[in-house]
Amino acid sequence: MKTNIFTWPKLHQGKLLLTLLAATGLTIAASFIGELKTWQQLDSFDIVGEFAASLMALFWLWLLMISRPRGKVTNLLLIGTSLYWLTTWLDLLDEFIRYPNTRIFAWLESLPVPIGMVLISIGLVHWLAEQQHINRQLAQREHFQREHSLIDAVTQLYNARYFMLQLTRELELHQLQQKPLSVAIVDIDHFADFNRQYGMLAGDNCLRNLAGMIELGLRQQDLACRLANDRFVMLLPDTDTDAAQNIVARLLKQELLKQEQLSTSAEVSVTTAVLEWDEQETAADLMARLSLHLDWHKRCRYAADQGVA
Ligand SMILES: Nc1nc2c(ncn2[C@@H]2O[C@H](COP(=O)(O)OP(=O)(O)OP(=O)(O)O)[C@@H](O)[C@H]2O)c(=O)[nH]1
Repeated sequence: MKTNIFTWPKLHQGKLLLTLLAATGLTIAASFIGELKTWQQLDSFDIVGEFAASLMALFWLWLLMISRPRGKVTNLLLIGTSLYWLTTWLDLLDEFIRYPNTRIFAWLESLPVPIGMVLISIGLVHWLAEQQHINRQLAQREHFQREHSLIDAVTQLYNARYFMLQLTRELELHQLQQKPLSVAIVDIDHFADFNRQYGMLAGDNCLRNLAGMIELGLRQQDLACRLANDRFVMLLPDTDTDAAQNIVARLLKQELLKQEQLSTSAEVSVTTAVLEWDEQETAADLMARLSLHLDWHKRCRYAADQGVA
């Protein structure tokens, strides 16, 4: 967003008016007590220098007022910068008015600067602490959002949390409409071994390939999500077990997994399970049953593999 430096500093307008009032008071006091210099006594270089310094200090004060919220840090910075600006203002007046040789004007010209600088320095230290606190909060918020995001970072599919939300919603709808609904699960076999042999990056590629394959093979109304690790789950609305089994069989016939074989010369196989929702079941019950079903399929498959070997 573009900063508009001409915004009126509503939050700090009282302090701005007070500072301008103090400058006006000092100007009136100086012109009453002091003596106006003649044209010959004016030094144009000094005037330009003092004017620029005063203008810049006033600009800093303005920037602080339009950008800072109310609070202790802001007060320190504003008081410090105001004192600094008032001194530069007296220095500028000094170019036109000769002040009487009184202590008070000598102090007014010299004392506010160090006091202002000290206040600004304390304010800046607090500002740093405030900024670190804000940065920590932002980092925590970003971490929270990443943790609670509904998208899986590796495959860009929706994650388990999103799946459960959608499943719960669909079950309510299907209960009303009395239509069948199925869920399917796909799990890569021996994926830990694959990772160990070919590395995590190849493992990530394998997950992405499988995710792409599942997404390509599904219908528009279906939803595929990464459940966890090497497990993907599908929600198939208005679909009975036979139709669901056909869909899963069709998508596993695709060539994408073979690409993985080409790049790593690895054999990638998957185990699947398909279940139709029983109307009495909650989303959690259905998922628990699906998981048990998959584990049973895996055990049978591995037992059969060992038998063959
Ligand atoms: N490359 C990669 N690996 C992951 C990721 N998430 C989990 N894993 C790995 O996936 C593996 C899952 O291990 P298991 O649950 O034992 O699965 P498995 O080795 O396929 O065993 P079975 O399912 O019994 O065949 C673990 O080694 C995890 O480190 C990921 O995002 N990328």
